[in-house]
Amino acid sequence: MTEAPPIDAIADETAYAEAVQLAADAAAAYYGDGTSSLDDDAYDRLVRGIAAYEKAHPDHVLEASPTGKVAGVVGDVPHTVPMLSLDNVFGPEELAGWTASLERRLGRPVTAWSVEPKLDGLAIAARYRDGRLVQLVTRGDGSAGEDVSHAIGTIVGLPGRLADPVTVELRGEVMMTARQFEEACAKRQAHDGTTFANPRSAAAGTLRAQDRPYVCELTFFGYGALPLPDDTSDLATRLREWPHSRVMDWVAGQGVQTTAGTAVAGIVATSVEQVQQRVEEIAAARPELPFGIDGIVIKADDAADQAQAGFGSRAPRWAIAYKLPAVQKITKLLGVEWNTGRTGVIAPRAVLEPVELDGSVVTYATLHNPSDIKRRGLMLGDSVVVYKAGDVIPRVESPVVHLRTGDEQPIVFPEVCPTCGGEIDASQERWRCVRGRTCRAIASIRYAVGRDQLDVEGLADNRIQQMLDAGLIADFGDLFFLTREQLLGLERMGEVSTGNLLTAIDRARTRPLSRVFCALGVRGTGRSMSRRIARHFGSMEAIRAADAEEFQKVDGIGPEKAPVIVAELAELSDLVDKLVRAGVNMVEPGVAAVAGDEGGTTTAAPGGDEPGALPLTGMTVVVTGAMSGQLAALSRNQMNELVEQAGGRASSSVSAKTSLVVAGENAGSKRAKAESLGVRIVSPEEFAEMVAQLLPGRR
Ligand SMILES: NC(=O)c1ccc[n+]([C@@H]2O[C@H](COP(=O)([O-])OP(=O)(O)OC[C@H]3O[C@@H](n4cnc5c(N)ncnc54)[C@H](O)[C@@H]3O)[C@@H](O)[C@H]2O)c1
Ligand SMILES: [Zn+2]
Repeated sequence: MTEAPPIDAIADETAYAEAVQLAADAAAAYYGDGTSSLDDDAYDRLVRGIAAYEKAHPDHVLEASPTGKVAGVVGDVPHTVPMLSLDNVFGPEELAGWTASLERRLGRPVTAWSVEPKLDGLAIAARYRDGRLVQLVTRGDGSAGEDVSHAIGTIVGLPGRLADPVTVELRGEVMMTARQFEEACAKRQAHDGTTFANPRSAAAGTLRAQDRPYVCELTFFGYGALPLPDDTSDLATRLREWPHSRVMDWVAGQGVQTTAGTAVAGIVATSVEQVQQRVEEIAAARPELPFGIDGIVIKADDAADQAQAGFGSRAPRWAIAYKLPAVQKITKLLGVEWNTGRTGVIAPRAVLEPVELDGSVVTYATLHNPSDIKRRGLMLGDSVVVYKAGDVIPRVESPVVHLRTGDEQPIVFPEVCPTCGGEIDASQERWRCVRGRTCRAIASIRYAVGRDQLDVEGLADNRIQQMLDAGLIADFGDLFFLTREQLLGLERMGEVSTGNLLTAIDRARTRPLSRVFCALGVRGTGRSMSRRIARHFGSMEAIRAADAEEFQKVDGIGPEKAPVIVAELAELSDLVDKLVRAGVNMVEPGVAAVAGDEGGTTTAAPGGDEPGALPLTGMTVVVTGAMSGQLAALSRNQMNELVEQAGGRASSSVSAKTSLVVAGENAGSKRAKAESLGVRIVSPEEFAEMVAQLLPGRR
């Protein structure tokens, strides 16, 4: 699932000292008010680099090094039992290696593992005396933490009184849920115009803040309970002897929140396979959770196993954190684009400095709406925290205010509709073009009937407008249901032009799937992408049945684009239904539809040849200049369609990867470039011969 992570290599002693200083500063900020200049991924790379250097140069190790100890802000409240960190594994093999080594250490198999989410907040000790919450202490450096009792009463899930009048220390994570984070950001925004970078740092800052004029709510999830060291009561004995899972049941029974009620509740697994399975379930549930997790914690459940394994200086030996890939990174907000959606909503989209996140490169992220931008206090040029997990559409969480340089610029909000230039209705959170659906309708109908899509001849812009105004159409699907009488009823519409238009519309019903799909105007799918999609799936039915994962099998569609396409197609489902009812062609000629989950398309050439027998298989072809001979009548788009039907890939620019250039009259610079690169050049006539088997069917 995850791989062993990369490190920042350190060259010499000076670089090592600098790295240690940087890590110390970042950790101080991280555990202090939560405002580190590094994201977790960058910090972890740095620490791994430090560890690697120390291994090679044990005599250089500095006192301030973050390795081998619990990092945190030292406090003056000693812990009865050290509050440690956790060691990490990064995948199934490392996990299996760790469980095996623990069993070797114990000299017996571990028969029960508890598997819980690793909550992404800060550790806290909550001390109860006779059932009353009396003190809250942070982890600090593990042996002493800070008193943050002032936060008592603001933490959901951590009651002031337990069900029983017991004296006990609960340990768990303090964090903010997504809702609490939004509220905290809004409060801070109203107060000083800034926001928090992410829920974890918001929780850290909030827990330690004493003199804020506003109060932010926090959430607690318990993951442990310990009696005082000298407590010999029945309960103390039981807490020491019970398996971890039983302790957690007791904690929940005292009215304290645990993960038990969530989608990622802790379980007890009896084999490493079961552990791994639960790890994967928790990882899969992560994007939908209302709170952040950054891994899975696996613990030997049995108290005797724990006691025998004991503790290292930094972490217990009976527990491990299975880390999940980072879903948050810091990058730059380069720009904001505004687009009017199908329903007239004007939506902003962030343009980012590309950043790798959860396995894909993110360049765009949603910004929801204008008031959201204001609420988050975003500026152009800001360092921003970007969130993306799985198929979730990436989103900008917040600016990292303390990284501002002063060069940031305000984000410019549009004054008119970016699509039609019309007025904007800004009375609600989501801005709309006053034309609503018709704003996009004109633009999208114009696009759909264009020469490279449905190619409805003689349907000029003013006609589209006229039909929209008359209420005859609302989208291009309605064109196929127009009657002679309706058209004749329009101004300046005579018998002849009506007949011509109806014929042209009728012809549009027979376009290949690639053009019908292109006509839908799904964002990010232009002509060549539409052809690839049509060739991959073969039918509209298969396209509509596909999920984001299936779309990623199409060349050029990555994990960022795929979910957007799926979401837009769902939005377009009424329109597609209408096209089906209208008898519009929904298959790609010469392509068999993708069958179920088997994936893979069968590209049958006319005549039933094997897929590999297509004349241009594996070739990248650029067409340039004027076509002649048999190809004279073909537009550039039709030429590209031909290239792809012949198994090739159409491209518009010549590079070393180009296999063939079809150069007609006046070919110019592309021909010259092909010559200089030694790319094979053919005339339109020679090309016609190469693809002769595909030509008779065309006109
Ligand atoms: N961005 C930065 O500048 C910066 C600086 C320092 C540390 N960090 C991040 O913090 C991490 C290291 O921090 P750490 O030493 O606090 O350790 P950790 O967060 O990796 O793991 C230990 C902690 O996990 C928590 N935890 C969550 N769920 C738990 C459960 N079910 N059972 C037990 N414990 C649970 C506890 O708070 C415990 O202290 C690094 O991986 C790094 O990403 C970032
Ligand atoms: Zn508009």
